[in-house]
Amino acid sequence: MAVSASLHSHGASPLLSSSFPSSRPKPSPSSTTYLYVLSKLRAVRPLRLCPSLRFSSTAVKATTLSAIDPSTTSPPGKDGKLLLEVKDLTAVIAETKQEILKGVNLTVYEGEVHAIMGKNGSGKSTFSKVLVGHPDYEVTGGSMVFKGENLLDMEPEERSLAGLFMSFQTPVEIPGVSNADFLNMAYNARRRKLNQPELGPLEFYAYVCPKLNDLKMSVDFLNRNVNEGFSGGERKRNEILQLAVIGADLAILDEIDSGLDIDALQDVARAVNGLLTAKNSVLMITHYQRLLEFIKPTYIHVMENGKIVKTGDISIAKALEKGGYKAIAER
Ligand SMILES: Nc1ncnc2c1ncn2[C@@H]1O[C@H](COP(=O)(O)OP(=O)(O)OP(=O)(O)O)[C@@H](O)[C@H]1O
Repeated sequence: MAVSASLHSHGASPLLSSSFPSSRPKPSPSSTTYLYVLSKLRAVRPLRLCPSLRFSSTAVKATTLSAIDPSTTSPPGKDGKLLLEVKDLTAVIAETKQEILKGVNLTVYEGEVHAIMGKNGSGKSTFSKVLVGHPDYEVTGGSMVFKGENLLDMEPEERSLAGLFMSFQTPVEIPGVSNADFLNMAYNARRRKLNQPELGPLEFYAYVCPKLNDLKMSVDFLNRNVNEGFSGGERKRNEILQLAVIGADLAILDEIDSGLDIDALQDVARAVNGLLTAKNSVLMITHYQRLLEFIKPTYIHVMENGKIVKTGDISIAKALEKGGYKAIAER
């Protein structure tokens, strides 16, 4: 699709552009290509009624990404292939050169769910942002290999097209771009990467509607601009909708439980669990055991001062809930 190709060539990843609020260079609004892209995007007229399109969803299913379509894959399993290997990773804030990550080691295999916990300011979000290539940080040492490829050699959009997805703690708005168009564009970018035919707006609606229903989101969310005027909880659901639509081999979820009421937490957790297969993995950051009751982790890691200092099972979260980080230090 010419629209996303143009946007892509200007460095705005359709998969990540909603996520980098600050310093990542975006196309200037005065750039003719950007204006062209926006005009194309606005020309795609949104449809309003999901249910009337359900009849065609079977036909579309055959063209969805088999690698990430939960209906074609099995539940999480053990002994999967190596997905992510991080060794002695150090990183600084690009502007100030202050070191935040001080030697992170983490290995994730297919089919695993990893949770990272840790005190405020210990470096959890920084670690996840460094993984996806956020421009606020510079890697100063160590390595990050994802599916056999060196992440340091890849631009943020290449990382996302390779199957790395990140849901940010505070998802940003994209004024003037509807959720439907954004999702359609991002999904088609991934399909192109996998040499699969793109979906037109009608087919895409049939594909996305069941996912909206799973997340108990109204179809109106498709017609609204990305995150514009969304409540905190709606933004979180919207992030998971993006994940459900685009799919990922490794989904990094930064505090998806924050700001969610208990029903919303269950809806989001159910949706994430529904996406888990033996071939993909989740790395989630959370402060609370309650999320881990819904999305069962294979491992829990504790981060302290820019390093993972402890790894274990759910008992770590239970000990934390009971006695705080002091209890963990004493174990
Ligand atoms: N872009 C930045 N500019 C300045 N300081 C930063 C930046 N990014 C991270 N930091 C600092 O790095 C430290 C680690 O921040 P980070 O957000 O990674 O912590 P965290 O473990 O995710 O915390 P929380 O649990 O509160 O979300 C903090 O002291 C934070 O202020």
